[in-house]
Amino acid sequence: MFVLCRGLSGQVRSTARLFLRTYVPGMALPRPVVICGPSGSGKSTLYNKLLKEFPGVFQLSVSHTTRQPRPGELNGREYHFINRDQFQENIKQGDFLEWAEFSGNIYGTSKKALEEVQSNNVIPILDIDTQGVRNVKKASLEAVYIFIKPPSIDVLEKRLRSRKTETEEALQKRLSAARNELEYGLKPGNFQHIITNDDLDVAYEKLKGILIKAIDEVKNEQYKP
Ligand SMILES: Nc1ncnc2c1ncn2[C@@H]1O[C@H](COP(=O)(O)OP(=O)(O)OP(=O)(O)O)[C@@H](O)[C@H]1O
Repeated sequence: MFVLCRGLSGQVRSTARLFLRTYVPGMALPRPVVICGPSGSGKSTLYNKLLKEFPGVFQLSVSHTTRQPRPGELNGREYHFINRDQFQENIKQGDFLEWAEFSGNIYGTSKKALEEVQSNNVIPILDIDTQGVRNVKKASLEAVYIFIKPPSIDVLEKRLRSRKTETEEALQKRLSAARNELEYGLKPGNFQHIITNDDLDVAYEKLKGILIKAIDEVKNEQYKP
């Protein structure tokens, strides 16, 4: 069946692969990895290490948004930029796994964006907050759900301050949101895995350990002729 896919255009090939991996017994699409945790807990630090160590195995899922692109942002790289009418139409059609409105703009994860990544035999990473997690769970997304926990609120505050990306007001908002995120994240049953990000290398090894089987599966599939 693999021979049949050879020589086809990328689009047809990935559609064929999607078909094969969806319908052939024993073959499954790579499961998305949902990474959640309070702002400053170290989510992006951890998944950037994965992206670097395993090129071609993971891809950060690109969200859709109605906000205007900022200088330097590219459509399809940071976000898929679409207008509000189109977004609302897509929501009606059930195209979004999750969506939310922040400061007058809509943000969301489209099912198609995720499936395209999976059909290329790549594991999508979703960096979403607990509200997003609640929504993707409602949509019955079969994913690996991982919560990243800071060692304490004090350490979280120190890390956010030393990152120097927030105004004092934004920092206070993030810290107060962090308490709610932690309450949901640490509640038994909400996440399959909880990683305390104290020592970065230890936390990363734990993350890798959780995903190593999925990484091997993707790599094995990539090496097939
Ligand atoms: N284990 C660690 N030890 C010390 N510093 C860390 C550790 N993990 C992350 N950091 C630092 O803490 C800061 C916050 O990490 P990061 O930006 O990865 O958090 P985040 O969860 O992705 O935040 P946001 O949701 O706001 O994007 C960064 O400056 C990062 O370098």
